[in-house]
Amino acid sequence: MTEKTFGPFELQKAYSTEPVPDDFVLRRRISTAMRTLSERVIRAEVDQATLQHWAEQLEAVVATVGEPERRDSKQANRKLFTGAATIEDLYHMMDFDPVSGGANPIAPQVTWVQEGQEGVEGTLRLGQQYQGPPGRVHGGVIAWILDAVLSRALHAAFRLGVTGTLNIRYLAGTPIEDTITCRARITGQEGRKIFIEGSIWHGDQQTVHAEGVWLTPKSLG
Ligand SMILES: CCCCCCCCCCCCCCCC(=O)SCCNC(=O)CCNC(=O)[C@H](O)C(C)(C)COP(=O)(O)OP(=O)(O)OC[C@H]1O[C@@H](n2cnc3c(N)ncnc32)[C@H](O)[C@@H]1OP(=O)(O)O
Repeated sequence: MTEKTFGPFELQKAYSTEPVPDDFVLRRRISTAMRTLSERVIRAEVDQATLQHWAEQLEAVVATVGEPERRDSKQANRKLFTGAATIEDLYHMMDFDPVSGGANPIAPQVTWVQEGQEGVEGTLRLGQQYQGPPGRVHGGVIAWILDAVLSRALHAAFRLGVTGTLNIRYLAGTPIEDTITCRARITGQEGRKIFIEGSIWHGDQQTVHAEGVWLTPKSLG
């Protein structure tokens, strides 16, 4: 049987509906364990002997992993644009995303509840490791997440571009350790410039407003 292949417009649908490849099931398990660990060790009140034990165990895992070769991610990208990407290629493109990729241990994991031409909405919960002021999310982390959320609105509308400018207005503190909602939508376009706005909400309270300009590459615009 020939393997199914995908082009750019099938990317997001296939990524959310096709079965997760076996190696990514394992990569996701590793990432989940690493994320859980980083949240649990932050400010853990334990004695010196316990810290010493954890340090040694973790250093042993790092030594076991060593420095493995990496797959070139440009290859999957090229295959996507010729309609020849396999589901494994799609996972290599999407699942290491630093904000919502299941196989990336630093990704806070946004759960997308809506993705379409009219905009995107996702929920997430940020732990102690993302704290800035006590009890609140670090402002740089907010910028990081919103860059990804506004980019997702671009991709959900089947457009491509890189962030040119991202302006953020912090309206109120965004709490850690509670569910927050992120939204974004395209508001306009002038030639290669695409205007996108986004927000973060805690319940009914908007805590952040963002707006930015994304630039479609000259080769595609
Ligand atoms: C189909 C679905 C597929 C999905 C597929 C998914 C794949 C999964 C990948 C996930 C990916 C995630 C991605 C996350 C989002 C990043 O993190 S992107 C990374 C961060 N951004 C960058 O690295 C961008 C770095 N900057 C650049 O490369 C270049 O400066 C730019 C932004 C491309 C602009 O360069 P340029 O195209 O040469 O621009 P230029 O011709 O000088 O100007 C064109 C116009 O844009 C304006 N402009 C230029 N620069 C800027 C700027 N920075 N700000 C505002 N306006 C600007 C100019 O004033 C000009 O305006 P007009 O005079 O026409 O009115």
